[in-house]
Parts: sequence; C-alpha cells; structure tokens
Amino acid sequence: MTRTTTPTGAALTGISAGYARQIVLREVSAGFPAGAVTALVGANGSGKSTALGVLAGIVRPVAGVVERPAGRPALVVQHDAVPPLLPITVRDTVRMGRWAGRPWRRLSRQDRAVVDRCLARLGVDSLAGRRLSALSGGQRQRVLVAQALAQETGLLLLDEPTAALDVPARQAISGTLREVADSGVTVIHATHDLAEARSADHCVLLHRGRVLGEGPPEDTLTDEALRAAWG
Ligand SMILES: Nc1ncnc2c1ncn2[C@@H]1O[C@H](COP(=O)(O)OP(=O)(O)OP(=O)(O)O)[C@@H](O)[C@H]1O
Repeated sequence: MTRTTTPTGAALTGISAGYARQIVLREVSAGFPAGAVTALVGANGSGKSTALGVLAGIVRPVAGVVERPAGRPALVVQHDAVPPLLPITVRDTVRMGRWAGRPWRRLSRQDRAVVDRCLARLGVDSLAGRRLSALSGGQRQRVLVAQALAQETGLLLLDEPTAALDVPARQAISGTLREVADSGVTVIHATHDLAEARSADHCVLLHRGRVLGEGPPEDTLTDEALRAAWG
C-alpha cells in the first residue's frame, strides 16, 4: 500500500519486497525525514537499490506500507544503467525531467527556465548540445541529477550518485543534494562510501535485506554495526 504524506518525509513500514524469484527486503521499517539527506548504507546486495525502487514505486512490495511526499518521485539510477548509445542531447535529457508523465509535451517558457537553471546548477550548461553518449561517466551522472532536479519533486532518490566520480564532481553533487534538502525535499541516496554516509543527516543501515540500524550517522555507523553489516 502507498500513502502520500507531507511534510514529514517518507517511511517504509513492515516492507517485504523483491523480484520474481527472490524476496530481498524482509520486514523493513525505516523513516526518511523531509528537509534532510538520508544515506541508505550497506554492502553489495544488501538491498539498497531495491529499497529505492520501493520508495520510487517501481518495485511493488508484497507486504507493508510505503509513505512518501505527494507527487511523482525522482529516481536517479547509476549512470552506467543508462543505455550508452541513447541518441539524445544533454538538454533533451534534462527536459525529460519536465515531462511530468506526458512524453515529448511542449515545454512552457517556465519549464525551459527550470531546465536552464538545473543545467547550470550541476555545471553542465556548457555541454547542453552534446550527445549524452559522448560524455564521461561523471558528466553523465551530473546530467542525470540535473534531470531529477528539473522534476522539482518532494522526494529525490539517488542510487550511488557519486560512485566513481572525481573529488570535484563528488563535491558538486553532494553540495547540490544538501541545498535541495535545505529547501525541504526528502533526499535519499544509496551509498557504500562511509565518508559520504557520515556526512548525511540521517542514515539507514541495511544488511541482507534487513535494517540493522537507523538514526544520526554517528550513532548508527558504529564499528560494531559496520562489522555486522559487512560481515
Ligand atoms: N532487477 C532484478 N531482478 C532480480 N533480482 C534483482 C534485481 N535487482 C537486484 N536483484 C537482487 O536483489 C538483491 C539485492 O540487490 P540490490 O541491487 O537491491 O542491492 P544493493 O545493496 O543496491 O547492491 P549494490 O551495492 O551492489 O548496488 C541481490 O541479490 C540482487 O541480485
């Protein structure tokens, strides 16, 4: 079941979910405050992407309740999950963020202004006319974040948005996520980078599809919890 709530953020209660042959998340309950950055932390295969899929409404749970802010959530997948030869430009990619469920709709002047703002915010305005497929992984990742920002959503979900990025690109994205959260958005990103998780406001630690801990990073990412999560 999905409920829309605002402005408390998002929450999973008693969620079990997975794929045709496999239950991945087992009775997961966790809160994701509005106006804050939450890091979803865990080892490979712990269920981070599946939890993002549930929050995004892409993975349908077999049990439990999903609560999220009203409106269509934005999900930024990993840049290598985007077909590499997709023949669209950077600007078109960000414009897609304004479609709001109506593909190729004509964008208003205001929509175009939002697109320009998001391109500039992620520092990809100079690449606007380039093909997405001609960009580096880090540049492409920034474009995907710009597309998500263009949705102006209350729930921004990102799957390892800074994996494999250099330090300036990582800082640019982290800084942007912080600003977006400060504007009241519920921001949730999956990561196995502990430094990044520690700079979040809140974190949820997953291990084999279950929640090991939740709360401020300093209380949640203890040596003992991390040993258990990676054990
Ligand atoms: N589309 C899918 N179809 C079937 N099984 C999947 C699918 N996506 C993930 N899984 C399985 O679900 C389990 C959890 O994967 P998930 O991607 O949610 O973990 P993760 O914590 O995001 O991992 P990683 O850090 O490697 O990205 C894994 O066993 C994986 O094989």
